[in-house]
Amino acid sequence: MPNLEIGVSDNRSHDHAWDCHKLLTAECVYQLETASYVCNMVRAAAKAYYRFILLIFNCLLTFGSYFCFDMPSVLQQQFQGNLTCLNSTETNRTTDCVEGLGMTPQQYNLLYAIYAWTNAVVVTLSGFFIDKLGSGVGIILFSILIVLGSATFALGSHFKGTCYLLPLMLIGRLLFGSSNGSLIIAQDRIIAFWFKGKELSLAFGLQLTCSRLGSVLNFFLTPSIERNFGIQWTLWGGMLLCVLSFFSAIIVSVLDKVGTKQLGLDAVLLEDSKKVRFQDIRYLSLRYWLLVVTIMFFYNGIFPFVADASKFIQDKYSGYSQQEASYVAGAIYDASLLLFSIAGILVDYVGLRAVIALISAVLTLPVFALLAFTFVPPLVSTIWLGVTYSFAAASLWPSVFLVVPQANIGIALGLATTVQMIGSGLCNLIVGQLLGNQSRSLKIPVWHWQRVMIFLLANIISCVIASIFLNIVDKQEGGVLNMTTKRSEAVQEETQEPSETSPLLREQ
Ligand SMILES: N[C@@H](Cc1c[nH]cn1)C(=O)NCC(=O)O
Repeated sequence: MPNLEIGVSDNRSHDHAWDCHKLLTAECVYQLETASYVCNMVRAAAKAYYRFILLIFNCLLTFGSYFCFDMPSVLQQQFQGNLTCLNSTETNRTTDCVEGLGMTPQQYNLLYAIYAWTNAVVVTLSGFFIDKLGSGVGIILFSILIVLGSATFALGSHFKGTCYLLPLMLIGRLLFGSSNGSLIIAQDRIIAFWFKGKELSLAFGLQLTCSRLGSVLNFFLTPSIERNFGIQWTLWGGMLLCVLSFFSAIIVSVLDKVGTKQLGLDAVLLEDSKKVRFQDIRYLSLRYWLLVVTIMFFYNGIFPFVADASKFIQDKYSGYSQQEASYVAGAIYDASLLLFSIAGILVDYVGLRAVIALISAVLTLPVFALLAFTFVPPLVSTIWLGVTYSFAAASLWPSVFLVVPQANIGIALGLATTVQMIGSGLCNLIVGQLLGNQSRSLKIPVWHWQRVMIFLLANIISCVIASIFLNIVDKQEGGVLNMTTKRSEAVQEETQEPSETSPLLREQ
């Protein structure tokens, strides 16, 4: 700091004192400016626009990975196409031949299986890791791994006709699968932190919309990109979208870190993260487990159906080309694109999450009944399913945030996703068994499909039963799931007691 003695007679001293005065003034102005800047920023982090800017980049996090996830499905013909379409004299191209990577159907299916199973195994562990190290570290790390995974996958396509093709593509898919599931958890955890007690379901709905937009755009754009640039450049294009998501990850992580600091919550979060232990999952409440079971049974009806819907439509209903059938099947996600946010706003406004989950499950029953026993045009069923799916997703996932403390949300979401993936994976296997083992390229008898629809219906009936129990237990434990988002936050704040051990031991 400058010397403040001004009462000196000689000029040099006076000049010196004047200099000091100027310096002091500058210092004061600087400090005042800094203080007001910090004050403004503190206000910024607490304001709605800050969390909505953060939400925009958080939504972009998984846009690229959702786009890439289903690229093999859109390019199935090319993945399984012939290595070359030149005929035996090597001069003419045969007309109905598709040139591609020469994979067998089993090898192709392995690309999806490896995603689902690594996801199921890894997400609980990475959820714990995210709780310990924070969402910011998680999103940076997992988005780097997604870029690496999608790059390895694209690189593999350059080795067609060699023994490196399949191992490289499988390693790429394994890296991609394990990190995408983990990224989704870190992304959800950020939503929970910034939007709990505010626009929780709306934020979750917007995030799902952006992710689903990635998958829908993949279905629309990838075929023509492949026609113009070939399979290899198309896969590299997918990787580029993942790089964009990586840049979003950096922005989200900075905004999250700066924001929590400004709100003065960084120390609290750090303290809580130190108390998190893996074995704490034994303290997860009955309400949480009922939610997990409800989620699993609901998605057992959605994911396995979406995977087979286009083939089912072609086999059961007459007059549908492959393209038309996949558009009708895609209506589930198209409807949800429009409805996720509306459902989110409604859920935030009225609460009633457990009730809405129950109603969504009940209203899903007729969908599978129509598909199993009638010939009503399948578009009616797929749009209907899209509606019930949107409301179920917007009410079920944000409910997890209300029954688990922020410090344990990573592991809680990880466990829920593991159970969800195991459920969907087993259902895929059972559906395969019910369809019989004749080649999927042949028409499968309608009564086989009927068995599948009855099986999916049984899952939704189980979901209805689980959600009835969820409503009963929630009512006994204070009814937080059926409160509006604002009210639920107020009640949680009133009832939470500090705990020296696990944050899960605080009353939820
Ligand atoms: N758990 C996610 C999906 C996912 C994919 N990989 C890991 N998790 C989920 O179900 N999100 C909601 C949805 O409706 O897609």
